[in-house]
Amino acid sequence: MASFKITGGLKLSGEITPQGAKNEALQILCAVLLTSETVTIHKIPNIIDVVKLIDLLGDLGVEVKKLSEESYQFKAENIDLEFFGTKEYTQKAASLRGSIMLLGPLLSRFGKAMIPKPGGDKIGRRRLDTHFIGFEKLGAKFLFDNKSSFYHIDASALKGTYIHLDEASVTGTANIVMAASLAEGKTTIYNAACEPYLQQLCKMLNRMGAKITGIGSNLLHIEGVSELKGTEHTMLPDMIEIGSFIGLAAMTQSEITIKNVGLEHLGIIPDTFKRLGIKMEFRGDDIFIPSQQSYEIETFIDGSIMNIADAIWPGFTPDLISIVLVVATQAKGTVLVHQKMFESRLFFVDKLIDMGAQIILCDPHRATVIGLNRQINLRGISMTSPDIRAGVSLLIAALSADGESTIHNVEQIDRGYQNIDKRLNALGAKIERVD
Ligand SMILES: CC(=O)N[C@H]1[C@@H](OP(=O)(O)OP(=O)(O)OC[C@H]2O[C@@H](n3ccc(=O)[nH]c3=O)[C@H](O)[C@@H]2O)O[C@H](CO)[C@@H](O)[C@@H]1O
Ligand SMILES: C=C(OP(=O)(O)O)C(=O)O
Repeated sequence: MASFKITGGLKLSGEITPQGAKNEALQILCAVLLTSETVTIHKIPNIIDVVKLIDLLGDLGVEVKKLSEESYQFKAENIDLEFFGTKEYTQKAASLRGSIMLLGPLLSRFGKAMIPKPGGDKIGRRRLDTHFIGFEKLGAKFLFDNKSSFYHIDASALKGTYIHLDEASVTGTANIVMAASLAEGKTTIYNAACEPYLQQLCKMLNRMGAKITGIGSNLLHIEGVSELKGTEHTMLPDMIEIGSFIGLAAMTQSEITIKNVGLEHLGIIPDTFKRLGIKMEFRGDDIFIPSQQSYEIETFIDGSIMNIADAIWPGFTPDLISIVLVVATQAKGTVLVHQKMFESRLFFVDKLIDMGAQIILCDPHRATVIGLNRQINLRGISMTSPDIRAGVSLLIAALSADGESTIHNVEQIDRGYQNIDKRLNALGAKIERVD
């Protein structure tokens, strides 16, 4: 397990460019299985989860060609379905969340697929019912083998139908859209997730020959086609990285320009950070964040305490709630942070409390943060990163703190942030990676 040794209290400055989006990459990479033709993808982030998924595609028989640092070509012409039965498949597929989206394409193109319980962040229960109920409605048979913890699905043919999802699951919607694209007839998905990465997936599928309408809404119509063609696709900038950099700049009083953010795809993210008092200027497609001695959390119009909660898109993404929480610890004012979706994502506040932050964990979903307004600095401590976003939040806290901090298990951070130590050091941070 690698660790970061962080010297706190340094102001950063300069420009930083976000990586291609992690969660978009996981969807898009699975979609290459839908065609035997070549798919070229640009802005692929070099992060652990994505590297693992590319590796897994290669093991399944996809021809993978690296064109440059961020561009790859994929050709899923000869798929080795025997690979499902190997130990290697079990081990690799179980180590990331995104592998669940191999199911939809494999089911629709080859009539069967199986997967062990997927990994990803341990942030509470992460059910998969939406995926499997959707596949069943399309005509697939589903079996969960308790002994091996494997999910099996198979179908001689998928048939389009009306599906009202019980929840707007992001990866669930992606899976069902991919399966329905090659099903016979028309599928309607209501209560579909509609975040930018799903929109990107649907647009890519349409370029491949799929017939999807309603993109960007929670009502998708998919007219099944018999085959899909190759295409070229470029990933959006990672909105969670962008939010993390906004929080980092505010916490460390740094002047940072975040380049090429894809502003039109950021939804309510910039406004949510503005409600914490963080100033920012939009310069073309860049976000400029000035160095701020202090930032004050707004109250609601009636004077009551601000509440920031996650919600399905176009609401505020749950993946930035931990960042909001850490940024609030040095703001002026009070905020109630409400993580509605995941039930174990706020426990990392213990570490922030050890660092001197004033936080009351009300229950697993809610924490009240009483900002210190820089009257007291956080102090460096030794801690372990529990999940990807808590990990980056702790990194931000450590960069703003007095003294040295150590964060263990930084592989959690590497799952989603490309070379974060090197990129922040280039802005003046002092982060040493120790193996
Ligand atoms: C690989 C990937 O893309 N991971 C993302 C994906 O995970 P993933 O697709 O696994 O997450 P889901 O959208 O399925 O659900 C996330 C959680 O929210 C709950 N839920 C979901 C929808 C809803 O209407 N109500 C509700 O309570 C679910 O029960 C679950 O606990 O979307 C999540 C929600 O944006 C993000 O945190 C993850 O980073
Ligand atoms: C929860 C996350 O990832 P995953 O779904 O891959 O665990 C995340 O990206 O914040």
